[in-house]
Amino acid sequence: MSNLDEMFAFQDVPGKGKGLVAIRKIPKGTRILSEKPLIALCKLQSVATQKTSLIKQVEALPPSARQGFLSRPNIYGAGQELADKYFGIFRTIGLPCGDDDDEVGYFPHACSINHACDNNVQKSWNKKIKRHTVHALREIKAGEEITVYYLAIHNNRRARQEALQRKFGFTCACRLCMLPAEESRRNDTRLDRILELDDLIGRGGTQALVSRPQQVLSYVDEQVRLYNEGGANDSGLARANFDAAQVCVANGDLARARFFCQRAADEAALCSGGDGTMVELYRRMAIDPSKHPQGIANMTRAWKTAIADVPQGLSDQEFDNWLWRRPQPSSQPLKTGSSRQPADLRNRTFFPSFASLPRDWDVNDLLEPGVRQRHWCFLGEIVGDASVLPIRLTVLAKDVDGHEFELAFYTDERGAEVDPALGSTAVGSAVAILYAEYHRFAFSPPGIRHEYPSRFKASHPPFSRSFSFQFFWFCFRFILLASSLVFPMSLEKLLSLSDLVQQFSWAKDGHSKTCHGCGQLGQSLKKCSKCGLMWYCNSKCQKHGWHKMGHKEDCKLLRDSDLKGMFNLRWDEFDKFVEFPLAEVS
Ligand SMILES: C[S@@+](CC[C@H](N)C(=O)[O-])C[C@H]1O[C@@H](n2cnc3c(N)ncnc32)[C@H](O)[C@@H]1O
Repeated sequence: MSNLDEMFAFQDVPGKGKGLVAIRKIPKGTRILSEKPLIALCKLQSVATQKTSLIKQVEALPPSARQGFLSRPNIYGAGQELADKYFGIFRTIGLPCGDDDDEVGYFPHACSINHACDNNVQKSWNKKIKRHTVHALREIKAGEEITVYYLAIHNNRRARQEALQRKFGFTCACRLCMLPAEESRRNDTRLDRILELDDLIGRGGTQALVSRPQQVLSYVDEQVRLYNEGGANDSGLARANFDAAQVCVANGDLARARFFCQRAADEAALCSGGDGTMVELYRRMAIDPSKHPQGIANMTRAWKTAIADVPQGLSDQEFDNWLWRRPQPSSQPLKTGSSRQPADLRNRTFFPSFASLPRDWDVNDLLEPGVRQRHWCFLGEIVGDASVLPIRLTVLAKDVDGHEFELAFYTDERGAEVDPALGSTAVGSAVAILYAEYHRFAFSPPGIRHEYPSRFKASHPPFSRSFSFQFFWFCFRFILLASSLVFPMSLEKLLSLSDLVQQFSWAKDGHSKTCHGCGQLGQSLKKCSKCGLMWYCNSKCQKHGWHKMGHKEDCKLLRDSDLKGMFNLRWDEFDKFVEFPLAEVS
């Protein structure tokens, strides 16, 4: 059997029963199918009523269509009754449909498409034309099987396999499920992070769009990049772009919102066609983003732009950096001397969250010549008590996204080099771990298995033990770690200091710095002689900065030579491993 315009044939597919196979090249975006249900049942009715209706509808089918339906798989067992047999088939292959997704239908072609985790088509119920449509997500070659994704979420391999077995009774052997172990794990990491980002983006609802818009936008940016790394166009891209549009529109940035709505519409049209259910909404909003259906437009004017405020003459990369409000791209050459851009501790490439840490099983990839050579450092905060003895120091830490995990010290002294009181007295203090790796512990959830004392920097907890104990640790640490382990501040404070340094400590145009006191640009400012990071027009501005802008407290924290070392390190140039204490490059 082949369809009217000969795009595919219904034929045997080894190991899967029957399926659809392309009989010619199908370009990306092609509507492969647009099908009405031959049978439809209402999910809201009782099972008995549905079975009665099903028998009637099957018996009313023309003989060839009835035969087609009866030859379909039934993973629910044959059953004694005719109604059970029909119902088993229907439940195995039926697809959701109806105006309120309250019906299930039998579509002879759409119900013949087998599953693959790297599917090449997307199916969707089109409420407007009341048909099931199927669109090519990428170019499909002649002879290639047409495949769809059966599950709701793009999960990691183990979760997919388990769900497909439980719900559909088969073990998937698609290209993605058969990747070599290392590659498969890398792909799982990507998928896990996409799911985690979903959660982070949704956390806080509408309020988060205005209280931490930059953070939400950077989550969506990361998610879109991860989707694109996966290759074929993912249906999640439309929603992600619309999420980005909502962050912008809520903060009055109509120029960016328009582009994100356009991208969302294009992505949705690829998956569901130009008449797809969401496409119309996205297109309407691309014309006037302020007409958001939930009335969230302009909740703040913090990012206010008019719809036409779009920079001209940018390369694609520069345009994307503008669109996503990315910090200065790390690939830009750093300037020398006092004009050099300090590292931004919010940059997730060099300061990743826990979930984005390199896995300890493939971490070497990052250091292979010519691959992705760079330094990286985990920044987190101690949130829970240490379980000091008898085995090793273990603390509960959280990352920049608030994700909590165990940080276990597998150093020679099992954490004694750092401080056995770290967990109990340092709750709320920031930690920095150079080259931290994500580790799967055998008997507890994933965490960081820390091995090198000199790659760890934590808050110096106040001594709380007996004098002899204090003295012992003082000497011990003094001898072993000349690098005093001091970040006596929360992670949030550490990141806010980084923001300050980004704003005030360097000349973005190579000449003018911003006065920390009055906010004016100037070319002959004087630096704070204590921390050397804030600059002032004159002593009046300096006094203002000191007393009114919080520099009195911040200055003490900014004097930390390791912190300065972190601002100054060229994180994108890996030559050799660096250690605490970091060299303070000026
Ligand atoms: C909607 S039907 C697809 C068409 C079906 N193969 C047929 O012969 O009519 C779903 C059933 O097809 C089979 N199937 C689909 N994808 C598969 C895959 N990737 N591997 C093995 N079996 C698959 C399973 O039996 C599943 O319950």
